[in-house]
Amino acid sequence: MNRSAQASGAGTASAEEVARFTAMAEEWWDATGKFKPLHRFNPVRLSFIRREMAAHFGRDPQSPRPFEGLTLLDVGCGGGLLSEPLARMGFAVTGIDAGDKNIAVARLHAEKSGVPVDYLVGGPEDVTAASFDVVLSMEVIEHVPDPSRFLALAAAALKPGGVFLGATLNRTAKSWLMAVVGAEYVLRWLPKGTHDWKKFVRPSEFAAMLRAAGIATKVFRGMEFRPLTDEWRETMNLDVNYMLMGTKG
Ligand SMILES: C[S@@+](CC[C@H](N)C(=O)[O-])C[C@H]1O[C@@H](n2cnc3c(N)ncnc32)[C@H](O)[C@@H]1O
Ligand SMILES: [Mg+2]
Repeated sequence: MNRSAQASGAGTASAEEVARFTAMAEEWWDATGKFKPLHRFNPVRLSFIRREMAAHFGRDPQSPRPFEGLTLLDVGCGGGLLSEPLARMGFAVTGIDAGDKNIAVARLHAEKSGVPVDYLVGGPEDVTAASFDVVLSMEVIEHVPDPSRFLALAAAALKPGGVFLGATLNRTAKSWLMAVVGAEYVLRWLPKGTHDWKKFVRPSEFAAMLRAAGIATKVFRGMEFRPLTDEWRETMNLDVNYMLMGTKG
């Protein structure tokens, strides 16, 4: 990490967007608070990551710590909802976030949980090039001013042959209805104004930005809320929430 760059603030972040998250920082680990949707779909994200990473790196997905010996950078880690469980799976995790309060909460929680995660304030522009086996950035690019630049810098942190894992919201009529109107105004899962539909990213756009950064996208999977059973599931439908996995050539 370049420590002087951290002090000047992350050049890839929007101050307004980061302030939105730091204002709710105390609630990161409250499963019924403002980050409830992240908590609710976390098991789906984690099983996707475990499965795809075990397949890619030839590890046993059933083993308790399948990813021992691999380094992972979580870009825009927030309170560490992914960083911590991934460290428990054996990854040596570095979590970075542009919000200092988010990092403070993440650090405190990891200490209390006894999970080793290296947390630092910053963005992908602060990371040493070619230093990670896996770079993960979930639910972040729809909150950055220049996603192409953000992804190019995140991709640069990967070693050759490394894996990029991402997640965001698709830009469809259905995502406007479900993720903006439904989640913010009807169900009130998220504070109003959390998401700007225009900043949602189509899977083809995400893949094109990654391709320009030297990453070939291999897997796309959707995440879908099932109201009848009140749970999130992995699906092939990418209309609203989706995740992807790609490798650096
Ligand atoms: C919706 S939260 C997602 C948190 C976490 N990735 C998760 O899925 O649980 C978005 C986070 O990205 C951070 N962020 C936004 N732009 C960033 C940037 N350019 N560099 C680092 N962090 C950023 C925000 O501060 C916020 O904590
Ligand atoms: Mg979001």
